[in-house]
Amino acid sequence: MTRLSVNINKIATLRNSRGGSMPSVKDAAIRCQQFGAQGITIHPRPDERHITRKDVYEIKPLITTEFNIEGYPSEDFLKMVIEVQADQVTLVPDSNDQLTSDHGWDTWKHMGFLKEVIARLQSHGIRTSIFVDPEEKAVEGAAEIRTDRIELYTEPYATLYPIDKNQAIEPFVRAAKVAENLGIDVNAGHDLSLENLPFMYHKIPNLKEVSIGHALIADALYLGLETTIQKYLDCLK
Ligand SMILES: CC(=O)[C@@H](O)[C@H](O)COP(=O)(O)O
Ligand SMILES: NCC(=O)COP(=O)(O)O
Repeated sequence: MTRLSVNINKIATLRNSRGGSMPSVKDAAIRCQQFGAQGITIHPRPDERHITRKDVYEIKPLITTEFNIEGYPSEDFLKMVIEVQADQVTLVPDSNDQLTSDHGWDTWKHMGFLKEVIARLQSHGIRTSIFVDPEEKAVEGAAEIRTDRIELYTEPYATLYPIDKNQAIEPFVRAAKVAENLGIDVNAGHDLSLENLPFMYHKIPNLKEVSIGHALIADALYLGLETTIQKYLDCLK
């Protein structure tokens, strides 16, 4: 079974654009789960461009599924995710000046740092995931780090999909197979959509979870959040 974790960053983007409390991020977390989401994902960035620290603490008690918190493992970030007891933490190598996440970790270059962070999170009972590009070496490094999962960065797949879906999926199928052989579970995310999700789901049988936000919230503007979540869940059957 592949779980759908809805990323609600963009609800916070809309809320922050007017400086008020509408649309409510808390309501979004509640309703997404009511509508069938099997997890809530957030990415509290240091500049609080969307999800704020306050959001993190306010969302936690509303989680009835799974809470996946993504971010760069600064000391502040680690203290926060341990304090709220996230179900899963996905480590992302983003710097503060990035528009969005656009690459995975060089797991060999950052081996010592990531080993320490992963062990610390696991000692608090948190499932760990490392954001990686679909490259065999990166996955092998993640296994050496002893993370529970990897998250495959899927923007390159989404970009190439409309041009050549078989070429687009190939590195991801290979990376997922390497992970399976090394005993690591596989998540995926970034720019997944109603268009490209079904093919990825059918080509990667060991896909544990997809975290989807940008395209899903955009679709919901026209289809409504409940219908949209149902449509994304239908892609995972
Ligand atoms: C890690 C990942 O690919 C996404 O969750 C990304 O973090 C989205 O961040 P923005 O919503 O700030 O674009
Ligand atoms: N980890 C990917 C995620 O949470 C959402 O990415 P996107 O769907 O907003 O591109």
